[in-house]
Amino acid sequence: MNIDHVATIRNARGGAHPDPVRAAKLAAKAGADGITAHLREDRRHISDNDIKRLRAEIDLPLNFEMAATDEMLAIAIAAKPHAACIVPEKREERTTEGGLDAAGGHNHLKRYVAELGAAGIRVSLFIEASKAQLDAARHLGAPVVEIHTGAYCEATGAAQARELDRIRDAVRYGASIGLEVHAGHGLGFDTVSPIAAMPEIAELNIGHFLIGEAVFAGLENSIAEMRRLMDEARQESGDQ
Ligand SMILES: CC(=O)[C@@H](O)[C@H](O)COP(=O)(O)O
Ligand SMILES: NCC(=O)COP(=O)(O)O
Repeated sequence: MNIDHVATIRNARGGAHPDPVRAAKLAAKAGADGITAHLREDRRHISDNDIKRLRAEIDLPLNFEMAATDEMLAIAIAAKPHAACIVPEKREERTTEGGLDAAGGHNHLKRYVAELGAAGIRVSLFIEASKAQLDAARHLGAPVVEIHTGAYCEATGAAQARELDRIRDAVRYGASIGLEVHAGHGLGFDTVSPIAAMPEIAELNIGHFLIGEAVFAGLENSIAEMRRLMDEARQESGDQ
């Protein structure tokens, strides 16, 4: 469960409510296996203090999403989350627009992957569903990749089916070269099942949809329903 957008709502008024750490505690009760938080360089949602509190108050593993900068590397090493996922970041973007260029940015990324790994933090790279990016991630020594599902979630009809095929091929290829494969971005009730059904995927990171749905159904119900859909899809794919 990604809790970023609880902080977006909090920050709209600048106070302390709603508290993303409280959401993380509820997520644990509702069936989430881990918490993801993206400390953006512009601090538009999650704050440095949220990260400190998540480490102090939450038992679930924390996946710390970060840009490849020295500032974020120092914060990650001090906070020692279970995992760090390196993501591309642009100040002017509304949300993460795509995957990292692990292939083109190889030399820049190398040090971050190595230093996070040396600090005992499991490193993942948030990348597009492409063989070249998967090969580059492996070459960089990242044990995990997270495949960007945003384009699949935004597409409809035949274009969405093509995006799904692209993701399926990448997931299989990633697993075949020894990477642990995760996926996320933009997933909702309508899009999660075909992704959750892919047996090679070890983790999904889902946030924005759940926070939005919580307005109507409550956070606990939203997370529980997402978990049910994921488990059902995985079970059905195992039955085939
Ligand atoms: C990397 C990614 O896909 C998402 O974490 C996302 O970080 C949520 O935060 P934003 O909506 O600010 O991009
Ligand atoms: N890395 C993706 C993530 O953590 C959640 O993305 P979203 O569901 O908020 O779009």
